[in-house]
Amino acid sequence: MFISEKAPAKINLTLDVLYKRSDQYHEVEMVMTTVDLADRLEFVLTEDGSITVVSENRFVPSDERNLAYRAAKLLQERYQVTRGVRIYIEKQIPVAAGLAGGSSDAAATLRGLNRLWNLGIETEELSLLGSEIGSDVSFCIYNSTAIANGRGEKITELPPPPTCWVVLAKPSQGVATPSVFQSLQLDHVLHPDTQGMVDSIKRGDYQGICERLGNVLESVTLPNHPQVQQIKKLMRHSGADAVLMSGSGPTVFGLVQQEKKAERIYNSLRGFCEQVYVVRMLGESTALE
Ligand SMILES: C[C@@](CO)(OP(=O)(O)O)[C@H](O)COP(=O)(O)OP(=O)(O)OC[C@H]1O[C@@H](n2ccc(N)nc2=O)[C@H](O)[C@@H]1O
Ligand SMILES: Nc1ncnc2c1ncn2[C@@H]1O[C@H](COP(=O)(O)OP(=O)(O)O)[C@@H](O)[C@H]1O
Repeated sequence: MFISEKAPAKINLTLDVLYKRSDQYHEVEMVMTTVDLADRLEFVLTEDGSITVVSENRFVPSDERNLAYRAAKLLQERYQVTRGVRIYIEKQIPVAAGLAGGSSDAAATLRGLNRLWNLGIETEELSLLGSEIGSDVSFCIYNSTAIANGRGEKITELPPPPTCWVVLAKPSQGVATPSVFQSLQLDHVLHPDTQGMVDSIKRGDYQGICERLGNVLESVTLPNHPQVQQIKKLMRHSGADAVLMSGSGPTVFGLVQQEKKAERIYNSLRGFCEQVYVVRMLGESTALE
């Protein structure tokens, strides 16, 4: 018996860091949404209790470091499950990109095994469990549009923003999230207008959304990765309505309403950057099916 799940990438429309906490985390406030670039996971039931992960992507670990493995192990232990699973990950989302690929795989595993192992766990509980794996996993359980608080695990869902095209460009170098948070100097950052973003989404105001994109982590990643800055510039010059780095980077996304413009941006970036994608903004989990 097997089932499958889609694990879409997220982008941060706003990412604000409020303060450094006394644990190893930062208090954040982020508006996040989902885009139509997704990994596909297949779950095959095993009766011997073993958990294995298979992926052909050389950047994805196949052992207990894999976030999908950790999700399966967590469920097994917490709910005393005696059955096991073989997990196949067909990777489409670039790794260490600021698009939450690993977190989305973990969330898809929680959703998938909830069905495969007949656990009957409510979505809110799955989201809480996800936060034990990583801060972004809670959002990825919903795959919608939401404001995330705390260290990212407190999710309040929002209506989907007006749909548009999203051009994603990832420079070859990856970025390690912990080191970005570590280097963040909060004294001089420009904080995004989170409330304005939420209001714009609620009004369905595409222009308002474009005007309010903002990410304080750019203040760390941009100076360390000049290519990110160059991609932002190129996207703007090629006609993107708004441009921002996602998460801790280094992926840059550009928003556009016209498909023709999206194609133009894609073509202007292809020679410059190996991984470029044109996808739709999904904004709600039902858009995944
Ligand atoms: C920055 C964001 C924005 O969406 O995305 P990515 O760039 O990773 O996609 C996330 O907050 C990343 O979430 P995630 O990748 O799950 O991070 P975690 O595994 O929980 O944390 C990795 C490390 O980042 C730092 N960290 C993370 C979240 C947070 N609110 N404060 C932090 O200081 C901590 O040092 C932590 O040990
Ligand atoms: N299923 C997975 N897919 C991708 N990366 C994973 C996975 N499991 C663990 N990882 C590890 O997590 C790290 C961060 O990957 P990813 O989630 O893609 O980045 P980000 O947090 O920037 O969005 C990678 O360096 C990778 O080794």
